[in-house]
Amino acid sequence: MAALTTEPVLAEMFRTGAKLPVSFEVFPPKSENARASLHYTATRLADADPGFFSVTSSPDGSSRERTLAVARELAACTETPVKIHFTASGHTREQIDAHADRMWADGIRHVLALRGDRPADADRRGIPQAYEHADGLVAALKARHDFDVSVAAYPEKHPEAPSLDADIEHLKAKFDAGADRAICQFVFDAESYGRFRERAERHGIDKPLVPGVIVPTNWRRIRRFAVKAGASVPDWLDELFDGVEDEPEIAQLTAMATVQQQVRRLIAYGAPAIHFYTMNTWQIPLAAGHLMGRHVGDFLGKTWCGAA
Ligand SMILES: NC(=O)C1=CN([C@@H]2O[C@H](COP(=O)(O)OP(=O)(O)OC[C@H]3O[C@@H](n4cnc5c(N)ncnc54)[C@H](O)[C@@H]3O)[C@@H](O)[C@H]2O)C=CC1
Ligand SMILES: Nc1nc(=O)c2c([nH]1)NC[C@@H]1CN(c3ccc(C(=O)N[C@@H](CCC(=O)O)C(=O)O)cc3)CN21
Repeated sequence: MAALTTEPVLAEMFRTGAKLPVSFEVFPPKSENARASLHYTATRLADADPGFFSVTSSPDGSSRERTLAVARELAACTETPVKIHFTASGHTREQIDAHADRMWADGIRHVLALRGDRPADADRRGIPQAYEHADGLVAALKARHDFDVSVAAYPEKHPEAPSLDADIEHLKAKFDAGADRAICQFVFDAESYGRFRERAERHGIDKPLVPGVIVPTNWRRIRRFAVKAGASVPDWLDELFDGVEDEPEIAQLTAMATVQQQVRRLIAYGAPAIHFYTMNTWQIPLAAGHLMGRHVGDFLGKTWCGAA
């Protein structure tokens, strides 16, 4: 008979997880309602005492102002440091320097430096690309101000890279340019993160490689995104979510169970921290933070910035 572990895993994770930093990624909301709800989300998530919030940008750089506005709001709401996702795409070198000055003046100290993606008609539309790859952007930001710079890493290889080893060498170039840590593309199989960490170490990378955990609030949507982003989707996840679309509560509890298992396995594979792609929700990422020994519960009695 196949046996499940008899270990009290939750108790152990509550103890070991408490030593690891967590961070939460959000995207700029598309409506006023979504904006108010993000303020509430951030106030709740701040309860887990995250190292930072990060605010995404569109791959072509066109959401820069919205990203910055959201970052300012979250910083004002929560007193948690905010990390800006910033792309080389959509900017000239002069614009990058000027924008770096502005971020620095605004008190932003954390940047995720990305190449971004050029739209197919970028040349025709005259969309600039300050640096061909993210390493150039890292060097430019570091030369301008003493930012804490993160970069993206791909445990299952970036879709454009010829091989995983070539991709890891490109990651190394980003560290050589001054990056402080990498935040990994989400994976659904923690083992691929573990293997990636070992392989990166063999390439001489000694900086933190923080795994990303995506909250599958809407499995079909997340699945579509994963396929596009080059993350493999195990059959067992399709099986777990099969048929729960019409059962929202069961879908959420199932999502929680998958996140919980993923966090536990990533910690077992040596994760130095956990970065949650929250999809602008708070229940599952906050519960996951709680299960990492965060003793969440300070929210009651707190005013949130949207509740003026
Ligand atoms: N918005 C977000 O939160 C996130 C977005 N992304 C997206 O992923 C895309 C890629 O961005 P990055 O990973 O920053 O790009 P990158 O420049 O680090 O890598 C992109 C591709 O170019 C290759 N490459 C990198 N440096 C190279 C070099 N010096 N010489 C030759 N080849 C090199 C890599 O192997 C990879 O295939 C962007 O579209 C970004 O928007 C990825 C993670 C998070
Ligand atoms: N290549 C890549 N680009 C990214 O922007 C990105 C990553 N990877 N990895 C980590 C996070 C995860 N991000 C995500 C994840 C899912 C959706 C998503 O569900 N998109 C929907 C549309 C959402 C909407 O516009 O409301 C989709 O169907 O693609 C978006 C950004 C942003 N980040």
